[in-house]
Amino acid sequence: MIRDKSSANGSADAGLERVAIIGSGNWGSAIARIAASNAKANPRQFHPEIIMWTHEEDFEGRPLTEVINSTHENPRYLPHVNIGENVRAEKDLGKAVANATALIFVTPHQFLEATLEELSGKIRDGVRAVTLIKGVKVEGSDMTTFASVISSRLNIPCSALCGANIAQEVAMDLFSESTLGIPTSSSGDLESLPEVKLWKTLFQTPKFRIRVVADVEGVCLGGGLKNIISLAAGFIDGLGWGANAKAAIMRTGFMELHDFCLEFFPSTTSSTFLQESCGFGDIIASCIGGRNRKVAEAMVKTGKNISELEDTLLDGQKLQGALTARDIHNFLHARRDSVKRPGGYPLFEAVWNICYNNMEPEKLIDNL
Ligand SMILES: NC(=O)C1=CN([C@@H]2O[C@H](COP(=O)(O)OP(=O)(O)OC[C@H]3O[C@@H](n4cnc5c(N)ncnc54)[C@H](O)[C@@H]3O)[C@@H](O)[C@H]2O)C=CC1
Ligand SMILES: O=C(CO)COP(=O)(O)O
Repeated sequence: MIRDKSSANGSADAGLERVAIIGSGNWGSAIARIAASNAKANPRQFHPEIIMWTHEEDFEGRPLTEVINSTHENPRYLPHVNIGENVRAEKDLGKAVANATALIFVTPHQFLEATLEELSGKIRDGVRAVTLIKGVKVEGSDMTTFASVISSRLNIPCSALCGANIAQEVAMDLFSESTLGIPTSSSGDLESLPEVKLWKTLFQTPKFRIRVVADVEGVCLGGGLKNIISLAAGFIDGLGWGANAKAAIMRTGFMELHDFCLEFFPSTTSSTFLQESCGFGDIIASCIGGRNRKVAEAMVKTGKNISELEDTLLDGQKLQGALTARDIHNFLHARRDSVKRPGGYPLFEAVWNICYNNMEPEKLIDNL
């Protein structure tokens, strides 16, 4: 970590939270819009400028950062939405975080590791983080949530915000709920915790409502694993098997997600998945309107593979579900002699088989 050299004591900015968003994709840009509006509305708590680290690329002959900073839109990943004049796109990660006291992680999960590597030694003391990333990290028979990865790599506390939050809808101010998971052992009033006050002030709006739980691992896992179920729902749509079949997949998928988390992450609580937006809510939203669903449907209808469709259908946005299905398969394989759930996790395994092993989508239901 480095010491704060910038906020000279006595300056008007001293003591204000300074926010940096690590990621500028579809969700990153939508959440930047909310954070920018809330920071501006709370000048005694937040510095008005929100810095959004942007992986630089060309957009119609100009650097994307320059386009975002001159138009206040991100036409590449969230077109036609004004994200706020107080959002500044910054291509240099070190500069983006140099003064930050609050870090929001929202890159596609495949880029997190390299980003953390680059961040090492560049953040201030006392910084707090929240992750909005959906996925998990698997190494052999070990699995880690991204809140834990960020927390241990940077040695800072990390919360998680996940829910039924399709970015385009949130960006249009359509009503949504989300779940904030806080790393605390407190069983008291969560709302009074400084972490909760920080993140709720930054993210909550009348149309984007946040409930808080003390189960940060559960929030990460609900958001991460539901992408496998969305792929399964997309296969059902591609096959044209109708609403009953899709409901069966959502129910079965929910049970696998729930049992998997309780089996391998005993700190998670059933109520996080049953009652909160990051659990059953996100499964429903993603199985109806998510990108994983869309790509899986096209996979069945066109016979093309996931990466081809990611390129053609998502225009640079990234799919998380197939990589997560592979991670979960590898984890279950490594733990094959000790899985306790009777019958294992057949829906998760079938999705992996369809994505990576040429299994016919019709076989999705064979082992359920
Ligand atoms: N889009 C959505 O509706 C929601 C997404 N999420 C989660 O948020 C996370 C981020 O998703 P989105 O913002 O939608 O991203 P996205 O799917 O729009 O991906 C594009 C982003 O990836 C970046 N990127 C491309 N190559 C890169 C590289 N080599 N290094 C670093 N960054 C690179 C691009 O600059 C861009 O910011 C994911 O884990 C996703 O599951 C969560 C809730 C809703
Ligand atoms: O996580 C999401 C909504 O909560 C978005 O899911 P997709 O990545 O499948 O679009």
